[in-house]
Amino acid sequence: MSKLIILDRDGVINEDSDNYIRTVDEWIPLPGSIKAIARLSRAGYPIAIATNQSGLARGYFTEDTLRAMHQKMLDLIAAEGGKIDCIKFCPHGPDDQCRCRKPLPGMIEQIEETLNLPAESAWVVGDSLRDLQAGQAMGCKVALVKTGKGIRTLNKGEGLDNVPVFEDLTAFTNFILGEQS
Ligand SMILES: O=P(O)(O)OC[C@@H](O)[C@H]1O[C@@H](OP(=O)(O)O)[C@@H](O)[C@@H](O)[C@@H]1O
Ligand SMILES: [Mg+2]
Ligand SMILES: [Zn+2]
Repeated sequence: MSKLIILDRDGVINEDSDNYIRTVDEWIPLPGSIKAIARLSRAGYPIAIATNQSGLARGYFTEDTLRAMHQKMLDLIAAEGGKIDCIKFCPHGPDDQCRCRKPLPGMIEQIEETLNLPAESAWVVGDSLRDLQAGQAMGCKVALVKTGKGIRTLNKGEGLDNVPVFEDLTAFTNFILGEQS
């Protein structure tokens, strides 16, 4: 039974924007998300992130800026005693025909290889259908959060049969750790 937890980034960990998250200042953690990740990490769950970052291909920001956003995230999580074990991002655009852009499972395959952990039966948490589809393609358990684009995804209503829905990452963490908030 894999304890691996794979998180989408924008809309699950940090605020999302239809205008993309383009700067370190625009990377703002969602309420409770940093503490939730630290709780899971301290409880022994390996944490990975799989994030589509087509803003790179679109020229909205550079890889240096993306790395600076992730360093901000890692520092915040470390300050709460937690860690992220692996971050994978898809730098491509929708027309690049890559294997890593969700809903394709390429980033999850990369995470398996990097962490030497099976993705099957791992949890994938996302705010968009494509996050869940990538996980389902790899035999993962999937959960939708209502933050970010989650309500939009919920209202579309497709592809969500038997998918548990949580208010946010804190609620998902409480479920995983069997605790009440
Ligand atoms: O939720 P994750 O995977 O962490 O990241 C999503 C972001 O890369 C961006 O993905 C874009 O989708 P397109 O790449 O333009 O289809 C849009 O949805 C943006 O609003 C969003 O910020
Ligand atoms: Mg997202
Ligand atoms: Zn890609």
